[in-house]
Amino acid sequence: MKAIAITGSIATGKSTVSKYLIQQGYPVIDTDIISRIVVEKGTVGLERLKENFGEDIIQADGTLNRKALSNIVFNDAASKEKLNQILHPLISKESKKRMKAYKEEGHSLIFVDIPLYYEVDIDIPTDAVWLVYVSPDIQLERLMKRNLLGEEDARQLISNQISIEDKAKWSEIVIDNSNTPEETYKQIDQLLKAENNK
Ligand SMILES: CC(C)(COP(=O)(O)OP(=O)(O)OC[C@H]1O[C@@H](n2cnc3c(N)ncnc32)[C@H](O)[C@@H]1O)[C@@H](O)C(=O)NCCC(=O)NCCS
Ligand SMILES: Nc1ncnc2c1ncn2[C@@H]1O[C@H](COP(=O)(O)OP(=O)(O)OP(=O)(O)O)[C@@H](O)[C@H]1O
Repeated sequence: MKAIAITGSIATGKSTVSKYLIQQGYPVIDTDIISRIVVEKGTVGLERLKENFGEDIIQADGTLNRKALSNIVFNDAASKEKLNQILHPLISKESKKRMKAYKEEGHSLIFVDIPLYYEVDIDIPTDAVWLVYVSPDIQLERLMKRNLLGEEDARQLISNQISIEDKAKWSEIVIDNSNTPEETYKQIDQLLKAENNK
């Protein structure tokens, strides 16, 4: 079984590509969803976060206060390191479990949506990377439109991640999502065809 990582940067179109792959019948594992499941109420993950970052990161209903945690970890390198130490093994374990299940079901090609593939060092074994690219101008425009943000706030979110231009330089396979979705789907069809002929 071959596993391909789908990555990009904020609002470049990873979900758009993933949805199309699912429509075409391919399994797509979403690590962003998994990163939320491993800290749901009652999990070991949430308990470990509480032990390390205090009761203030838990809301009255017992769920994680993401804003409170993000204020701690994105303002202090050691705290961010601690967060990664706690969550990454849990995200890795669940991702590998799902990959194994798809393999056992007989799938020969699966995808793993890993938004921070280039930013974080997490153990999720993939065989190739498809980068979902748009130009920085289009990224800014789509992010402002989707999240109803002003330019400054949108630029701030984009600057938290490695630039899409750098990621494109590092990736062998780049899907250009700057044009219509149909143009993007055509590129994916070609890539799938190439994979299935290997
Ligand atoms: C700290 C958390 C709870 C804050 O949640 P919140 O909903 O406020 O923000 P969100 O998840 O959308 O992240 C905001 C931005 O922060 C950056 N970011 C998030 N996690 C990380 C990280 N571990 N390292 C570096 N940057 C990160 C990204 O640029 C992201 O777009 C959340 O980011 C989290 O659980 N992070 C750790 C999980 C993780 O490492 N995921 C990535 C690997 S699969
Ligand atoms: N080819 C396209 N043409 C026009 N709009 C698009 C196209 N692809 C995506 N969009 C829009 O751009 C926005 C970002 O796309 P999408 O949500 O797929 O990105 P993402 O990389 O998954 O984002 P995030 O990292 O924030 O989850 C969405 O509002 C989406 O509808």
